[in-house]
Amino acid sequence: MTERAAAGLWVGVVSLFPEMFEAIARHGITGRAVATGRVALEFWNPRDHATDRHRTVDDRPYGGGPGMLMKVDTLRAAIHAARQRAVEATGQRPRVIYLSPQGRRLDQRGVQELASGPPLVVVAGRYEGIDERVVEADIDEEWSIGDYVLSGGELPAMVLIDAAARLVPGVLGHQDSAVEDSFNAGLLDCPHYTRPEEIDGRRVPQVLLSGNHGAIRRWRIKQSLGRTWLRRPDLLEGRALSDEQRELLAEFIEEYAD
Ligand SMILES: COc1ccccc1CNc1ccc(C(N)=O)cn1
Repeated sequence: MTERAAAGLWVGVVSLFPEMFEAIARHGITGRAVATGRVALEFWNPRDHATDRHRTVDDRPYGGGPGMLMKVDTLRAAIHAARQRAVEATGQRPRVIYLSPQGRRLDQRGVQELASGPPLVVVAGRYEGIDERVVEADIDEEWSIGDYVLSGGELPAMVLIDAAARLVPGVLGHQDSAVEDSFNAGLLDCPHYTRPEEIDGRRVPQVLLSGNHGAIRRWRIKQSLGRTWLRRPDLLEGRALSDEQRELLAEFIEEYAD
């Protein structure tokens, strides 16, 4: 029985390939979030706003050069329709997001900002992108999932929506204590183990089999801190650690040096 919930996150998607979004809308945790209404996804395809016989959605770049851009009138019609629906569905004006390599780098803090704000309209570019005047007139924020170029903004949009959906209350069944999470947030995750107890002679760390939940908790925090220190020391820069965290990290470093 999937209970109906008020959408914790409303996302309008502007894309030429809406069927790509089945990857998040029909599967797993995000699929269930959509099925239960915790996350609402609606789609607008610029091609549906084409008025010519060939249903054109691309246009040639002024100044020449390789490739095409998204046609302005069909793209803007789709964005405006999505924006209007966002207000109707949520009573709030949406934040219009454009995914591009020129955008602000997305990290967990940015995901938290986007997930906790107004409804989103996410614009997935194709071809070589969109007219800069559309960015100025219709886009509120430009975001990038990393320094690489993809064939379209759909995969970046799905990355953003997936990460934001996980932060909607009720989406992750195993909502741990918020306090614990906030302390460990921003650190790398500890190692995880499941059956069997031995794989190719490699055993599960004994503490995890001990049933001593205090020791297990401390071991996991120590491993998270230690891994972060080893692999991403930048994440520890300028970060205040609790007394317990400082002790555990010192222990890890001590053992690592041995
Ligand atoms: C040539 O493609 C474009 C050119 C300009 C804008 C959008 C696109 C669509 N492609 C994208 C989109 C986002 C990202 C990212 N790093 O977030 C990577 N590629």
